[in-house]
Amino acid sequence: MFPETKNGYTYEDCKATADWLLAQTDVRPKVGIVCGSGLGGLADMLKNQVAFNYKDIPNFPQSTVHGHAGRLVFGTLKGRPCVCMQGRFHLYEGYSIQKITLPIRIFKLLGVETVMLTNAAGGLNQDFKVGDIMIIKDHLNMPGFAGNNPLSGPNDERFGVRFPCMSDAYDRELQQMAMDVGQELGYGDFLKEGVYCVLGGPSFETVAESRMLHKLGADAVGMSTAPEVIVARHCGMRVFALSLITNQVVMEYDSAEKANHEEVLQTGKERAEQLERLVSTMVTKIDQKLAFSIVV
Ligand SMILES: O=P(O)(O)O[C@@H]1C[C@H](O)[C@@H](CO)O1
Ligand code: HPA
Repeated sequence: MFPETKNGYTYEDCKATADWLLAQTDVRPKVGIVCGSGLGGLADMLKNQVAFNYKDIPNFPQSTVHGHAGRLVFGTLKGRPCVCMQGRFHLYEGYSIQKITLPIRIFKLLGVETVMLTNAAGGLNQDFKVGDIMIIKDHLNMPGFAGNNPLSGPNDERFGVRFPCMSDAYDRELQQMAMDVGQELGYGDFLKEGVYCVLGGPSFETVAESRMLHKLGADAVGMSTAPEVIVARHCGMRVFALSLITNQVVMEYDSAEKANHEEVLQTGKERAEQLERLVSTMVTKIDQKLAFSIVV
């Protein structure tokens, strides 16, 4: 009924999934949120929820990673209509890069204008501490260097152009808004900004790899987000993204530290409330801005 094409899904497939969802909820989301590992509590903040298990949504992959619940939640966040992925997909789960980014195109066809992404990441910047929240200002898309880009394959102009610009991928106004909201909320000590580097995972980095990434200009390393950002920008949505620094990446051979997913989830739990407050406050401000720009 919803066949996967060689290079992912067609526009019609995405539209069929979006229409299927829209037929079952009155919520018309303007903001789409993607929750990172252990950060799914954001979705629980939505009121008047209409939630779908991924397994029930036509075309959707299944979440296979602990800390990713596998639910698409529609609802209102402080009165603003939103849709939230409680769990995302990763390359290392064995899905194609087109498949892990499919929900972003569905966001677009649901009417979403702004995408907010969160992730858990390891800190490479020596000034970062576990628990810091890093506003992402740019990315290094390592799978893309090797030809694994979500836009590979035939381009459908209904989504966007063949060669989209990425030098402005992360919306600068939203980055400034996050800084301002963070200051208002008293997060000055742990709110940082930096460059996120995506690797394929699931193995964590060796010492040599971590040192190389740091030298290349990465402040944090993870296994997601950049492909979603590319797809969101390709189809014209604004993007804001942040990393929760859940662990310090091991950069010394004599370190006793060992990266592990349990620490990632534990740090998520400890910072969840502050992260949720930052994102939800931003949603109200984004919504005011949209309303304002329609009035003037
Ligand atoms: O979905 P995100 O990018 O938050 O998940 C990170 C990367 C791996 O999936 C996992 C490693 O602990 O957390
Ligand atoms: N490396 C890669 N991905 C991650 C890490 C890390 O140290 N922490 C959380 N996700």
